[in-house]
Amino acid sequence: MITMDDIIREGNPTLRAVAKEVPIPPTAEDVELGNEMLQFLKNSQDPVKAEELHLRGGVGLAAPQLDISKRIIAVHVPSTDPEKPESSLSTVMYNPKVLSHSVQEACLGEGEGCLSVDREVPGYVVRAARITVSYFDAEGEAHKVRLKNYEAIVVQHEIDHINGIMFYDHINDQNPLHLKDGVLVID
Ligand SMILES: CNC(=O)c1cccc(C)c1Nc1nc(N2CCN(c3ccccc3Cl)CC2)nc(N2CSC[C@H]2C(=O)NC)n1
Ligand code: NI
Repeated sequence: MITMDDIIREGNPTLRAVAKEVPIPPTAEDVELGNEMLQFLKNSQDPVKAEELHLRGGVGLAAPQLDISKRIIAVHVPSTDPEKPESSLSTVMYNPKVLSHSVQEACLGEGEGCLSVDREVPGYVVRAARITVSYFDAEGEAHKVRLKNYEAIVVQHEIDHINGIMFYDHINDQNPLHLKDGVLVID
């Protein structure tokens, strides 16, 4: 079971490496890894388990954060819409790729956090508001999905990890809280 002890922190060079594509269909080992990553996110969002296991809450995790330089990400975004099911996006993506993105940009109004960053880094992380992502699932099936708003932000943050990019690389050094016109602020 993955805990915070398995998550590497800033300074570990694996976070700055470009991760390798994985064979498709994924090996049993990579399927197991993906399932453990998804379970970690679910545990991190469960008040009882998070407390018990001392987990920081997360909605996304990338294999490089486990010191495994492979192009595998997991996302488990809870539904914000009471009518919709328990999660709006819950999946493991193998070799994810942003095929296209909107000109429109967006950012989280409260900035971004990362399980590999043990400090608050204030500032807007401006990303594409909508993206089209291709990926393979655990069975090796190809998928192409359009994501927007929070889900799009999370998947871009995790795909950044497999390219050695950290969220604060996007923050405007001169004025972290500067927002160009037209950038959608997501709360
Ligand atoms: C500096 N200000 C901030 O961090 C920040 C501050 C306020 C609000 C937001 C919204 C912020 N930003 C931010 N909050 C999150 N969570 C909110 C809490 N939540 C969670 C926690 C516990 C149980 C269940 C859940 Cl659901 C888990 C997710 N997650 C991300 N990111 C950036 S994209 C990948 C994603 C990630 O999983 N990071 C670990 N950013
Ligand atoms: Ni992160």
